[in-house]
This record gives sequence, structure tokens and C-alpha cells, in this order.
Amino acid sequence: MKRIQLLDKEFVLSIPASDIKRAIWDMAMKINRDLHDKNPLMVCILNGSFMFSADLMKLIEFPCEISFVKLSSYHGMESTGEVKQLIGLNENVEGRTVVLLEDIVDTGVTIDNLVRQLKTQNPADVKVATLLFKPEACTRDIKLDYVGLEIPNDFIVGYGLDYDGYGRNLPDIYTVVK
Ligand SMILES: O=P(O)(O)OC[C@H]1O[C@H](OP(=O)(O)OP(=O)(O)O)[C@H](O)[C@@H]1O
Ligand code: HPA
Repeated sequence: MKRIQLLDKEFVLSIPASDIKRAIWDMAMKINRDLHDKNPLMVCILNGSFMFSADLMKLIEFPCEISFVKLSSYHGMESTGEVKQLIGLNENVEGRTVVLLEDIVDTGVTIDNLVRQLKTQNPADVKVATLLFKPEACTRDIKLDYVGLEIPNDFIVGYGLDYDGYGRNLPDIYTVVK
């Protein structure tokens, strides 16, 4: 299996780009079916979700808007447990269906925080679409409406996900070698 080095850590290929592509296609078809008449506001959660959001949005077949928020809670391979909002949402979400686009739900702290915050602004509905989900790591009771792939509780990089800023550009996903 292909191995790469990023900073002080070694990683091994775990999810090839072809599997990611298939998972996103399946999700896009479900979103097209479910939300074509809802005029949803799609929200890309930066930084990690930039690649997933771009690829998903190319497969959305109805007119819709996309906006961006920037949240940060990781340092190295650990969640700090504190979610910093570096860029907020400008759009008025009152009465709208909002779809949050996440690269990964790990502990669930980030998405739980954002969903709670948005719900105070009276949207019609908040849906969560995440490419990756670590069920064993998740500490929050959150409803995930669209999940691309469930993965083990190991630190990963690639396809938007980073280790201290590196690895986001990789088209495949790699798991840290312990
Ligand atoms: O479920 P959680 O444990 O909260 O982890 C998920 C969040 O962690 C990552 O963001 P990060 O804070 O690393 O910022 P980044 O997107 O800029 O890498 C990822 O993009 C998610 O937003
Ligand atoms: O496994 C991960 N890798 C990179 N960033 C992350 N943010 C949450 N979980 C992860």
C-alpha cells in the first residue's frame, strides 16, 4: 500500500479517490431527489470541506446558493474541544433550508456547535451532509442526514483534511501509521 510522510508522521493509503467519488455521487443523487424543490442554502465549512463541497456542488442539478463559514478546533491530531468561528455566515437563514457540508464528523463537537447556533436564527430546516463519519469517536447526539463513508477512529489526511496544515491537496485519503 502507498505510504507518504507529512511532517513527523507516516500515513498509509486507506480510501482511494475512486471510493470518494462514488460516495459523493451517491450523496448528490439523494440530495437532488430530496431537496430539489427546497431552494436550500448550501454551507461549506472551511477549511476541510473545500474539496468535498466543490465536487458535490458540481453534481447538484437544481439552482441553489452556496456560502462559507470557517471554523477551527483541531491542533495536530487532537480536538481542542473549543470551536473557534473565524468567518461567520452573512446570509439570513430565517425560513430557509440550510445544508451544512462537512468533510468529517469526528467527535461531533464542530457540527453540533454550528447546528445549535444556526437553529437560534429560525431556519426552516438544518441538514448535515458529511463525507466522512467516525461513529466510535462521536460524543454528540447529532442527526446526520447524508453520510458518505463511515470510517474507523483513526487520524486521517487528504481530500481536504490536514495534519497541521499539510495533506489537504491529496486526492486520496491516508491513515496515520501508529
Ligand atoms: O467532529 P469534530 O471532532 O469537531 O471534527 C470535525 C472538524 O474538524 C476539522 O476541522 P478543523 O477544526 O481541523 O479545521 P479545518 O477544517 O480548518 O482543518 C473538520 O474539517 C471538521 O470541521
Ligand atoms: O481524522 C482527522 N484528520 C484531520 N482532520 C480532522 N478533523 C477531525 N478529524 C480529523
